[in-house]
Amino acid sequence: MEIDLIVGSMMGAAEYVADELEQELIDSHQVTQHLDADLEELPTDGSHIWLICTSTHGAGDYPDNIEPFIEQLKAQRPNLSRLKYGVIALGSSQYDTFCQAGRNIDQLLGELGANRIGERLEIDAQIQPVPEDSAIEWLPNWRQQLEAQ
Ligand SMILES: Cc1cc2nc3c(=O)[nH]c(=O)nc-3n(C[C@H](O)[C@H](O)[C@H](O)COP(=O)(O)O)c2cc1C
Repeated sequence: MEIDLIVGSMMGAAEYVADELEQELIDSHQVTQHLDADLEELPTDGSHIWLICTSTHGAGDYPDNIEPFIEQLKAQRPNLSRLKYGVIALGSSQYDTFCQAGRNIDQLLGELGANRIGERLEIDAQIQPVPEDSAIEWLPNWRQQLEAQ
């Protein structure tokens, strides 16, 4: 299976999580990481799985590098009914808008008809100083659900 790892990161934590996920997944999947995701380059026909890995910045905002992709989704509103995806959201519970970017993209993809595999992972920097540990712990179950499809 081909997995597009779509990353939203301001200061590198989500990017580091994505690097670790890629290392875990490459033994059985073809993984491509996208730091500047472009909807035009991402198949939405179900041949690729999207794994979103994004932090939240500002007051519940998307990181700058993923914002253009979000705008493309909102403007073009593609039919994503054949797409399967997962979401890993990084944030901090010191903000009222905890993990809002991850929650928002999850909702947006759902509205566009995409099918989420497994539960969304929310990583709280207040509790988990090493976010990649949470992601690596979450991954086997997600992977199992993906591979059972
Ligand atoms: C200026 C600033 C604003 C932030 N705003 C939020 C927020 O609204 N909600 C949230 O859950 N986390 C927020 N965070 C926490 C980050 O999402 C968290 O530290 C994350 O691990 C950063 O990942 P990154 O290095 O990939 O950007 C904020 C952090 C900073 C520095």
